[in-house]
Amino acid sequence: MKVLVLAERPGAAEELSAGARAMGADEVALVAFGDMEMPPSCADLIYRVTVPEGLSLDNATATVNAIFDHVRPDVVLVEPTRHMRILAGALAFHGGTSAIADVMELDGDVASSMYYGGAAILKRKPGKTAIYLMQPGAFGDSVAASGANQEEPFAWVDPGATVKVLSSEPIEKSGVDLQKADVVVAAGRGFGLESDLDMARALCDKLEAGLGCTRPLAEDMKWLPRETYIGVSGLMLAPKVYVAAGLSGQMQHMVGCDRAGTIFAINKDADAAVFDQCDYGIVGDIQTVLPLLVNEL
Ligand SMILES: Cc1cc2nc3c(=O)[nH]c(=O)nc-3n(C[C@H](O)[C@H](O)[C@H](O)COP(=O)(O)OP(=O)(O)OC[C@H]3O[C@@H](n4cnc5c(N)ncnc54)[C@H](O)[C@@H]3O)c2cc1C
Repeated sequence: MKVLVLAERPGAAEELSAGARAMGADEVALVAFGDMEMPPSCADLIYRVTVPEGLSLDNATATVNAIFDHVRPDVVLVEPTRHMRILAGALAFHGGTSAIADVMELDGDVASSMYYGGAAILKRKPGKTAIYLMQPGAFGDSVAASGANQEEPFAWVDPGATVKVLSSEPIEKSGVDLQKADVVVAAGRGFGLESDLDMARALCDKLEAGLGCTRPLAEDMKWLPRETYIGVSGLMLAPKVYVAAGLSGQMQHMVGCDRAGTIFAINKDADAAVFDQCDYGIVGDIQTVLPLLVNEL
């Protein structure tokens, strides 16, 4: 079986290539954009694509379609970033098939995804060629990525109509990249004041963790950036350690962290749902527990 991997981040490329091996792939080809550095022994073949100056990555549709025609994969695994979603959609059209999004699990070729905000599981089978947009951590880590990383440049194919980048401004990112963090501290509505988040930040400093949150803290209170909330409509993470502090453990949040290695929960309500889903729980007020933890660490 041949698998083609489309990813923007080296970590995701490695995870999807390992997933391809776990699916039984005997050939894994990967598309690398720009000067993206690939982890060693990641895939058999790497097709390097240079996006012309001033063009957006979204314009790589025709190039990715050409790589697809060249490789003729049985399965395409895609990191679900905004750019990759566009490329996957165009590729599905080109290949006369469909792209299956939000895949949490693959059982053979049947893809499971969350439905109705997590109230149901949707199971879908692919069309002619399988194109799956995989959630992070969907493959677990049972198999390692492998391959000689044999690299070949692939010529840019003009997509016709182009999306031009007129200007760009870096977003000021504060703190740790949550997708890459080994440890994540997530704050919920138990943090009554914005200034209470300093307690979570102090814990993050001790644990070298990234600070995330539940949706209300980002969407309603706007205390933390929108891109830091975790859950079905936010980030799906699989860190080694997840500290859920002052959050109730609603399913819409927990699906974003239930692949964490170890989950710790702190909540003053002993009946909070989060205690059914954590490995270790502390029943207590964050106002007391967090400073104590920070002092002890
Ligand atoms: C379609 C849909 C999609 C959604 N997607 C997401 C999503 O992606 N991510 C997400 O997070 N939510 C999402 N939600 C919202 C989700 O359903 C919950 O409402 C939300 O996760 C609850 O956030 P919370 O746990 O911070 O708040 P609450 O549910 O209000 O929980 C606060 C918790 O803090 C505890 N607490 C209070 N004070 C203290 C204290 N001093 N010390 C310790 N504990 C304390 C309380 O006991 C309580 O358990 C979605 C909802 C819908 C309908």
